[in-house]
Amino acid sequence: MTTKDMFANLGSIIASLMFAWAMFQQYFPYQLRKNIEKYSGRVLRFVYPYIQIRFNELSGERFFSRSEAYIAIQTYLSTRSSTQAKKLKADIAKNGQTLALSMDDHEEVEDEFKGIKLWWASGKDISKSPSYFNPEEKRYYRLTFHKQHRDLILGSYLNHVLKEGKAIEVRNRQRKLYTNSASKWSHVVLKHPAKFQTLAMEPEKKKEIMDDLIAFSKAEEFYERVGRAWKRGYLLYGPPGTGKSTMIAAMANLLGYDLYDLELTSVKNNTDLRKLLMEVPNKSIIVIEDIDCSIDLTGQRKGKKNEKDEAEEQKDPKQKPEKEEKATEASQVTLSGLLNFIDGLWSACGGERLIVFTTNYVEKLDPALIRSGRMDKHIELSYCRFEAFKVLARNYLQIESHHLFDRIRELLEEANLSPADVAEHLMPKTASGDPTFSLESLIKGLEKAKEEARLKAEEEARLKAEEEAKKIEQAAKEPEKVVTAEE
Ligand SMILES: Nc1ncnc2c1ncn2[C@@H]1O[C@H](COP(=O)(O)OP(=O)(O)OP(=O)(O)O)[C@@H](O)[C@H]1O
Ligand SMILES: [Mg+2]
Repeated sequence: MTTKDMFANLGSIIASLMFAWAMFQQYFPYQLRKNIEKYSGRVLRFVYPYIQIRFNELSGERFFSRSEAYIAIQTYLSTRSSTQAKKLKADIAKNGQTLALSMDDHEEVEDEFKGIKLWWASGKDISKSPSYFNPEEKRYYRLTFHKQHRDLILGSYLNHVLKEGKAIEVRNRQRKLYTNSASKWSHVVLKHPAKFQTLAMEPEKKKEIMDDLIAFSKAEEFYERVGRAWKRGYLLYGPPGTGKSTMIAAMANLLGYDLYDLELTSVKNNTDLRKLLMEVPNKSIIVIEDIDCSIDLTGQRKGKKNEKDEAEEQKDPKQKPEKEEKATEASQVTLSGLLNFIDGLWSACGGERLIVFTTNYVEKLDPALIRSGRMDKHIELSYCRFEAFKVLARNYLQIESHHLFDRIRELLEEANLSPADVAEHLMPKTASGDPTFSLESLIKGLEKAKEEARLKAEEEARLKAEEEAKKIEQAAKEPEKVVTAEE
């Protein structure tokens, strides 16, 4: 039998069935028809071994909003759809930069979970009398699976789909950078290109930090089990230009979190601080840069404005009372307010938040602020050594080796140059982009830094020797003093 004949036969079978159905509807009394439909449905359900679940796109009584579950399923299915479905729909993704693909109506894709096969189908109902409250098209996804897997699918699988869908959404969305003025956050789109791959530091240290961050982002169950708030504190310290701020941007890009850059010097008091911190949602990094300049050891705020006021007070003592009032008013954000928040309130509301402090002077910080539990990980970012230099050379000059590398390795051990300074030397120096010029410029920079360090050490040694000499001189005079006293 040819394919054509087969289709002809199929056509006549369908025509006969339709005719039989029309006769059935016309000649059988309504009640009898209903009973036949009901019992045939039961028989079919008994024989049919699959369960189906339908997820409508529009939720709520009046179909005002898109269902969260539908959106999460759509995102979850997007990768499977793009490889399996024959008809796809494309739209601009939420990040405004890439195309998001989903399966078109009446398509089916297969999924697998713990060795079990299941099927997702997309469909749409067309309303015969559409209105504002009753849209013409109502889309849905239908999940079909064997009834013997009911518990697993209704329990773990659906949870997995919703979680994974939401996680993909977070990964695809645009990162945002929030900053506060007084007690309000405002944001811009975060487009910082920093990545851990391009961060110059020893590879083992970098890997350790990345592993720590990824482990944190996946540790919801662990934190719940041990009864701890799902938060983690990092303290980044080191001289200027060693990559503290760059690392924070790399953290946000790695985890897909938003950044909340908290400027403590513009927060009026602890109440405003609490309000600001309460508004920070999950999957965020709160950043407090230069913590040593924002709060001093007594817990009093020490803003730049206050220092300026102090200088003005000295010039004009009459102004002092008014200025003092202002200063007390402005000094109400305290270390204890901040610590209380990190320890207490946060534990009670939500999770998956990182708090990152940066400082140039770790030794100045209050031990209460950096004790573990608050700052779980202390990361030192330091001067550029050879391993870090190799990353910069790869990024900036696209070279893995060069005959000048040996000289640079020696100098990097002897001179302290920050990665920011090294990067400055590695910027292209000629139109041809010959790396030799950049490397020679770096060698000169390193030699200069080495010479400066030598002169500084000499000067320090001279001052120290002078001080020692003074002490000896004084000690020599002391017995005379004793004799004079006795006299
Ligand atoms: N470790 C690094 N890897 C790659 N680039 C770096 C690194 N450190 C610094 N840079 C470069 O130097 C610039 C300044 O670095 P960054 O602002 O991160 O330093 P910082 O440690 O935050 O300094 P500060 O203490 O002054 O805030 C960055 O834009 C980056 O290009
Ligand atoms: Mg910085």
